[in-house]
Amino acid sequence: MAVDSGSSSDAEPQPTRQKARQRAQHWMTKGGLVREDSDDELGDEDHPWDWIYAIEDEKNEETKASPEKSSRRRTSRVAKKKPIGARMGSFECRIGDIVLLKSPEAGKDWVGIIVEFVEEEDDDAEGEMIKSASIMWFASPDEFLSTRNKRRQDALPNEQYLTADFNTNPLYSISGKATVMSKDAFFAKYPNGAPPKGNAELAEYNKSIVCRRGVNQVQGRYTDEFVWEEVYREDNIYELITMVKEGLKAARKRKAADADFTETKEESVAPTTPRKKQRVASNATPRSQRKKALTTPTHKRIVVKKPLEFTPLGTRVLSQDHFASPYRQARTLLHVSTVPESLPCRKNEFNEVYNHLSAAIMEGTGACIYISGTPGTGKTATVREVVAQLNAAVEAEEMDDFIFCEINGMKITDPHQAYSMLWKELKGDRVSPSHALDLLEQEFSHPSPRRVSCVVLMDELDQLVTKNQSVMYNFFNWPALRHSRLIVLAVANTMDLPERTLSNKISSRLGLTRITFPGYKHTDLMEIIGTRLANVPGNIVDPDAVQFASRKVAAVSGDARRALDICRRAVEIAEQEAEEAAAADLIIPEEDEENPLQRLARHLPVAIMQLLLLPKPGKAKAGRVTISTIKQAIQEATSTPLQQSLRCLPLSGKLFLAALLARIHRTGITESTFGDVLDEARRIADAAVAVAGAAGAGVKDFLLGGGSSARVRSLGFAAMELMNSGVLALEQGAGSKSLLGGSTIPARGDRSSKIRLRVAAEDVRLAFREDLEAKGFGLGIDQ
Ligand SMILES: Nc1ncnc2c1ncn2[C@@H]1O[C@H](COP(=O)(O)OP(=O)(O)OP(=O)(O)O)[C@@H](O)[C@H]1O
Repeated sequence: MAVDSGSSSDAEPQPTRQKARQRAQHWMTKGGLVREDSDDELGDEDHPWDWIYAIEDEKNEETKASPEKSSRRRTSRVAKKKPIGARMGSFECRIGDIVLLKSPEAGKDWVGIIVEFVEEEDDDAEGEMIKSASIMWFASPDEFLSTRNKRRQDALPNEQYLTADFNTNPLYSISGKATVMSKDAFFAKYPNGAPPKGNAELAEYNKSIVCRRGVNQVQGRYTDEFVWEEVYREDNIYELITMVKEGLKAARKRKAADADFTETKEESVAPTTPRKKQRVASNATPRSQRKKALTTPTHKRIVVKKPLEFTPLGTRVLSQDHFASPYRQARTLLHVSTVPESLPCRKNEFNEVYNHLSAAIMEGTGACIYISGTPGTGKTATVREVVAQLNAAVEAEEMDDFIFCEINGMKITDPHQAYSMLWKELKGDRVSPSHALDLLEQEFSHPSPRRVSCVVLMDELDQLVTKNQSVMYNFFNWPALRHSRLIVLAVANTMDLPERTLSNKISSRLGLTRITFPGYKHTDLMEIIGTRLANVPGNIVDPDAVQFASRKVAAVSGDARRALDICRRAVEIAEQEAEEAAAADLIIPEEDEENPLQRLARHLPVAIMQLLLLPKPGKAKAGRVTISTIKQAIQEATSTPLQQSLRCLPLSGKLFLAALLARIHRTGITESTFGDVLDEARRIADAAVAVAGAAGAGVKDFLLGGGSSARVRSLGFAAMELMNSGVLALEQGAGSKSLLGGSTIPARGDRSSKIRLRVAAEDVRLAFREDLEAKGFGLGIDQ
């Protein structure tokens, strides 16, 4: 075939070989072909890449077919011509060639087949086009990122599997050519597969790979064996692609059939979350959503990374509590830390999040979903359930594998730690936040042959707001990068946090998908509580009481957490009443000492007595949750003298306590230092400004204005007041000097003073939940 080198490229900016090598270092991750001669075949000379076209052939054919029209046709063909190869100096590669591409690890190269040549916009230089090739990848057995233990145990020396994964890479990443052969051909050339002696022979051996199967590495599925020389034709690469795709499809069907056979016709179970019939709006409901075995999938899960800590709803097994007293069961089920069996009233939100996530994972694209809603509207619960269901679909091999990373703004002391956490999940390495940021930048801005999607849940996003918003910006920006496969689920209380903190211009460019969780209506809350209590025996909660609590909460906030708390407290009150009633019933007169039933009753645990006594028909309502029990619970929750006095604190006192609560929540330790609380207070005030805009700025000026010494003094005074009134215990650090009214104020250099609460953290939280000012200080008080 006659060929024609394109020369249009000469004018275009081309990366130099040296620069190309440096840039290639950034790209890819691990694995590949180990080559002791890491030098590439292209030499050190800087030559531009030129396209090779098959124009002469076309010309000849056209002339033969219709000589008179050939000139006009040629013009239009030339305009649309597609390169069939590329040349750099004396090195040439064509469509169908098997090439090596540089990986960051010295001496290791990736192997792929050139499928097409294209020009793509340069990631490193906006607006510039760069000559690139679409590559169909081979995968070596040690590269199976998230399905490592699905890899075959029968791998041969130099064996790689052909994937049906493609992506586009700049030509300057190409470093040479490889040879692929069948098992027999390889062993005929290299007896026993052993490396030969002699440098040149060894270099050739290192560039020779055995390929006898295709693989879908994220699902750990393989095609049947094939003979490379029979299936590979460089001039018909599409046949090979079809063969691999069909082979993988057949493997999938085979696995599904095997699974159905071994499942011994387990009963199919309706989807459990949200409990109602159909979970996904589309007709193509994933199989795992239609049919689910009654086991937690975690025992089957094959994970290299940390296993997910939650199990899909409805697959959880009954705990010990199932056999406890009805009160204890009710208390446990109503506790906010209990993962409910289903999430009523969140069907639409569940579907929306599920569909976005599953589409992004299956298409290998990035996505950024911004989920907002006031506290207690089920945002976190819904997202976790979606991830658990997706995980179940991965188990059932209906979904490509993905990595999951949860970052909670409340649980990290410095927002920049988010970078280290993400890198740790992606690669398993612990690195400093600044190093992690560099690595993530490189990772997401360059193609990697076999990147697995990563879903990041950024909960309590408000807490990650930093001064220059860089953390939030980066996490919102990376999903938009072509190669990132990063799916960010950002969860926050306010709808417009991105606009407020990143400016309208940037946030609209980011193209977030927004999902808003509305507050629950009273009927929703009734359903949520009713569903949780559905299996509790003894009918201990009046439906009227549930309705009353639901109405009360819906009127103020629509917060399921609050409704659950109130009902749980009401159950506690009813339980005390039941115990008192049981004790009264069990006062056994002296003369009846010998009554065997009464003797037995005296030795029974109170819980069993409650069980026996509760459903007594016609008995007074002692021990049942009624409207008046709910009223009592609400009253108690909000109006103890302590809570009333906490609500009367000056703003600086409330900020100080909110900061201390946030520290306690974050660290899990009840004690903190003055310095840490101070830093937390500053962050809370910054976040309040971001969230509340101008109104928040007033708060900030009032509290934190006047320089850092004034700030320390204002919060120092607040701490002292709290200590005097018995709310705080403050243990002076070494550097303190100032004394005022007998109490010590932590001085500027005295950040080490230890501080702890002398009242229950829950009391402070409850008091502040009802307080408009303190509510603005964020999520620490909502937990
Ligand atoms: N639809 C629901 N069904 C059952 N329980 C629910 C539902 N919605 C919320 N809950 C429960 O309410 C509590 C709060 O829910 P969740 O933490 O998901 O709210 P959130 O919107 O993330 O709140 P925050 O913004 O404060 O983090 C949890 O205990 C959760 O299990």
